[in-house]
Amino acid sequence: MTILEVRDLEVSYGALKAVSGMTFTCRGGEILGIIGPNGAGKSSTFNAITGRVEKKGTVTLSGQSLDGVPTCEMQRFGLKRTFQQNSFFTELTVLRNAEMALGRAYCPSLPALLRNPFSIGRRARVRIERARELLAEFHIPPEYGSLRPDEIPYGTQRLLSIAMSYGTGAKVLLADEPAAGVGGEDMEVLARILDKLRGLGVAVVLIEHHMDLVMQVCDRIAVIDRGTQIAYGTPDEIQRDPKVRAAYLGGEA
Ligand SMILES: Nc1ncnc2c1ncn2[C@@H]1O[C@H](COP(=O)(O)OP(=O)(O)OP(=O)(O)O)[C@@H](O)[C@H]1O
Repeated sequence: MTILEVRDLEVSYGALKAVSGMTFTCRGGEILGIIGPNGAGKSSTFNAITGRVEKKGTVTLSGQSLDGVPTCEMQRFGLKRTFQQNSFFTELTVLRNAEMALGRAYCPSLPALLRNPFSIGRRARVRIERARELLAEFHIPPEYGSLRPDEIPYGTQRLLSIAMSYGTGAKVLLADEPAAGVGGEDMEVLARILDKLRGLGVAVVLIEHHMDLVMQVCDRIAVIDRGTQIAYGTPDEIQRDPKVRAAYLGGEA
């Protein structure tokens, strides 16, 4: 079932048209790749979907328009996003960061607290347990839980970044270059995590420059060049498309 639908998306910065005519869908349990050369308009597409920049065109989530929904409210609709730069609570441990990612899900409401003040300790224990599970689900070793994010390897920081965005779950996850700076074994772990999210029915939209990862995990791919969508299809179709080859390698389409 289609969860995210983007139609005729357009983004301008003054006179510069950064994105024009982007149209794609992403179903639950599907990974859609968005690829294109530097400056092609990929992040602007994410920024437009999440309302961080003004746009023309329509974005719907499970058939419901996201027009007018403030960026900070998108999470409530199940739309989550990771960024190119890691963004953590740098003074908190990895485990506390994971707890923060759970938001209010395991915090007692005021009336519940007044009814039973002793429940606060139990709920805190449940929250810590869930935070530990979240780290484990994203292959973050338990021994990193007591360290600060900048004390763990960079590849694991990228996994933590996805775990924190995912938090209590997502309908749509927009992943902006999760593999940037990641290599070796961490890349395989990342591929497994993306696969797992697909298995959980999440609609994953992946911006990525690592073509091996894109071709390995994506079900379909949209290619954008100088703001315009030039191809849309399966990894096989995209690799054979002369317009895509020209955009990446130069020369005639
Ligand atoms: N806030 C902004 N103000 C003005 N121009 C911008 C702004 N953000 C992006 N641009 C321009 O819009 C175009 C698309 O940029 P965008 O960051 O969306 O591309 P990208 O495909 O994500 O690039 P990269 O792969 O390098 O991250 C570029 O020409 C960029 O310089």
